[in-house]
Formats: sequence, C-alpha cells, structure tokens
Amino acid sequence: MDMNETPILVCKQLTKKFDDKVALNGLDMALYPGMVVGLLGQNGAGKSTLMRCALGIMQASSGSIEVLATPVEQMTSELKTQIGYVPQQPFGYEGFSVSKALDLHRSFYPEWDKLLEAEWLQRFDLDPKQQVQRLSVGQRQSLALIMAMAYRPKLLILDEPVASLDPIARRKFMADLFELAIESGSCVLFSSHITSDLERVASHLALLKHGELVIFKEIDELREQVKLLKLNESAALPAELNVLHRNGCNVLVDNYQQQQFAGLISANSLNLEQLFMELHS
Ligand SMILES: Nc1ncnc2c1ncn2[C@@H]1O[C@H](COP(=O)(O)OP(=O)(O)OP(=O)(O)O)[C@@H](O)[C@H]1O
Repeated sequence: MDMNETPILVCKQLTKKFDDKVALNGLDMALYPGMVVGLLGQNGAGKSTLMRCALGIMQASSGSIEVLATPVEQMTSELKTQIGYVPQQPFGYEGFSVSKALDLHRSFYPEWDKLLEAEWLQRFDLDPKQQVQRLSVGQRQSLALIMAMAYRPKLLILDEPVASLDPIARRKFMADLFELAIESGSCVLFSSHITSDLERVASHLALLKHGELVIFKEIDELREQVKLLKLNESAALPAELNVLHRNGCNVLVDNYQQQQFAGLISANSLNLEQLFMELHS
C-alpha cells in the first residue's frame, strides 16, 4: 500500500456517545488502498459503531470522518456505490431466488463484475435457483458478501463477515478477500473474533478497548514491537517504552526495540489471542 495515495477512510477524533455511554472515544485512524484491517475488540468495544459511523448510517457525536476525500455527511449516491457493507445480520430479498436477487442488486452498480459474481457463487456453492428465504444463515451471509464485493468497491466494510461460515468456506473467503483487496486496490475493514483468521489475512490490526483505539499497527510490526516484558521487582522501565497494560511485573509494551535494561527478565512475543487476553487481564 502507498501512504502517499489519498486515504480511503480518515477518522479524526471520532467520538460517539449514546446518552452517557461513550462508545467511541477520540479515535484517529487513516486507511489506505490495499490495507486489510482486522478490527478486534470485546463485545461492546465499539466495532459496529465505528463501522456505522464510517458508513454515515450513524452520526458521530464529535470529530470528523472522510470517505474517499469527502466528509461522510456529504457523500453522494454515486460515491456510495464505491462502498460495500455487510452488516452482522444481513437481511432482505425474501421472496426472490438467488439469481433474481442478484439481478436486482446488480442493477444499482454500473461497475458490477459478472465474472467475479459467477466465480464467488461457485466458490460458496450457492444455487442460483434457490429461494433466498430458504438459504441457511451461512449461505445468506455468503450471498450478502457477493453482493457487497462484486462491484469491487473501494472501501469494503464487513461486520463479522465469516461468523456463520463453516471453516472451509471461512478460510477460503479470508484468503480470497485479501487477494481481491490487493488486486482491486480496495481497502477492507472487517471485524472478527477469530484471531487466527485475522492474523493470517489482515495487513493491519486495529484493536478497540472500551471505545479507544489502543493498537493500530501493521501485523508484521506488531509481531516485532509488541512484547510482554517480565521484570523483576526493582526494574525501572525505560521512559521511551509505551505501556499498553501492566499487571504487576508483567508489562505489555507496543514499541519494544530489543532494549536491554536492568531488571528485565524476558521479552516475549505474543500471538494475537495471547495479546488480547493479556490486554484484558
Ligand atoms: N443504538 C444504540 N443505543 C444505545 N447504545 C448503543 C447503541 N448501539 C451501540 N450501543 C452501545 O455502544 C457500545 C458499543 O457497541 P457496538 O455494537 O459498537 O460494540 P461491538 O464492538 O460491535 O460489539 P459486538 O462484538 O458484541 O458486536 C455498547 O456498549 C453498546 O451497548
């Protein structure tokens, strides 16, 4: 990805409150073409709220959001055809067959790629003649994914896209999603609780905790720089280390550069699941 290109999505000091409840708190983030950003966070951390604000479905309480260089509240319908979205519970098209539903959906998108549609129908093993209301939850999700992707949107927002897919479809979908993003110069923002998927396909991790973006990093950087330091009791932590979480003598930092200092016992890398557990311990 090229950071000199125009960013696809920019959030500045994005805050969303529901009455007294702060769902997003001063979030700064810029997403560029080719990024596949995995959004991780506990239930209620603010993932869906972030996605809805970015899509203009929900209004931010303060701060700003720009999508494709346009303030989200000024997006035209033409610009909206460059965004794809699959919500947690996709719905609609009851009473239609899969192929009729696709015909109707396709008519809204001049850039629709029929070849891509056919490829993905086959990949998900969807029968075009099947009635939408008779599809299983996973099959409906697959159809919603095709509908959101077949016009190669510049920004694809997926709220737990693979939660209802079986492991084989899930693995394949994630790998293909990554390829599609690279190939189309799109940017993908997806949430998932399946850390192994995220680790395998995301280029970046965005981790939300209680509405705050506590980590936003390239996955490779994350492996190198986020470490769990074990210290002895007298150790003084170098001031330049940025502490994400501290639990007694265990300190999680996100900018470790092989520093050695008195009292450091070990500096261990964590996989994403371990990192998540440690951050919430
Ligand atoms: N429409 C709403 N009205 C009031 N509170 C809301 C509304 N939508 C979300 N919230 C609150 O905002 C917080 C963030 O919710 P959000 O749905 O963004 O979490 P999430 O990270 O997507 O969770 P999950 O992993 O369970 O889907 C929660 O405390 C939730 O109760």
